[in-house]
Amino acid sequence: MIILAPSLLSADFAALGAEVKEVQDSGADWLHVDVMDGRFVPNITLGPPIVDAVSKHTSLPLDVHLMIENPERYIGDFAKAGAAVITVHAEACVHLHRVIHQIKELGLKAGVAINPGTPASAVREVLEDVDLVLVMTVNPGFGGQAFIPSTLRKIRQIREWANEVHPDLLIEVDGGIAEATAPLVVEAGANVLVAGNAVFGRSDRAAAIESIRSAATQAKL
Ligand SMILES: O=C(CO)[C@@H](O)[C@H](O)COP(=O)(O)O
Ligand SMILES: [Fe+2]
Repeated sequence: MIILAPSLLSADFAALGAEVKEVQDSGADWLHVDVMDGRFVPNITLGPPIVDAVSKHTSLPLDVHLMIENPERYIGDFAKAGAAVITVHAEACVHLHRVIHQIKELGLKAGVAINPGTPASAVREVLEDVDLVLVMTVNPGFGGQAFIPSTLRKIRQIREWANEVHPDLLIEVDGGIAEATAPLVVEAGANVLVAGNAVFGRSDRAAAIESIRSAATQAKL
């Protein structure tokens, strides 16, 4: 099964409630929320109060992608704000294993993300601990960037390892996912697809979601 998670980064922040409702009604499975601190990545977005506000407008799981340094400081706040999944970057955690278990102890799904320049081996030792690995398919910080094809190799490698130690591991991809790239990442082993520009950049969100989903699903057949 493919999980489709529109990224709110490309939504109209001044009309977030309506944007959330529209993608929910259009068939989204999760909502992806990008948190940036202006240090780990060169952009600043939003914090727990916005996640809390969004959670009151949706029944969809909130998939919180923390692009922040020392994420352990804020995990409790994002959990309280209504996150269902919290993903931290391997590059941002000195004690990655501890942070993952901090998330799981709060009853949430725990994810670990890696940048395009980080090898798959950075997540190898925590594959049994996490619920999800997020392979960044662009350099994090901004929406609307072009998909980096070399990341496909990494998705394949992680799926191969997961088949041995954690067969139901979710592999999420984020950045430049659209109708053309969805089949490539699904063939490589991804099953959670984040899409910002490809959903919010089109006026017909239902058609956008449907075209990504059908491209992704056909790849599986
Ligand atoms: O985490 C990020 C960017 O750092 C993403 O979640 C983007 O929001 C994806 O946007 P598109 O590439 O799909 O437009
Ligand atoms: Fe993201």
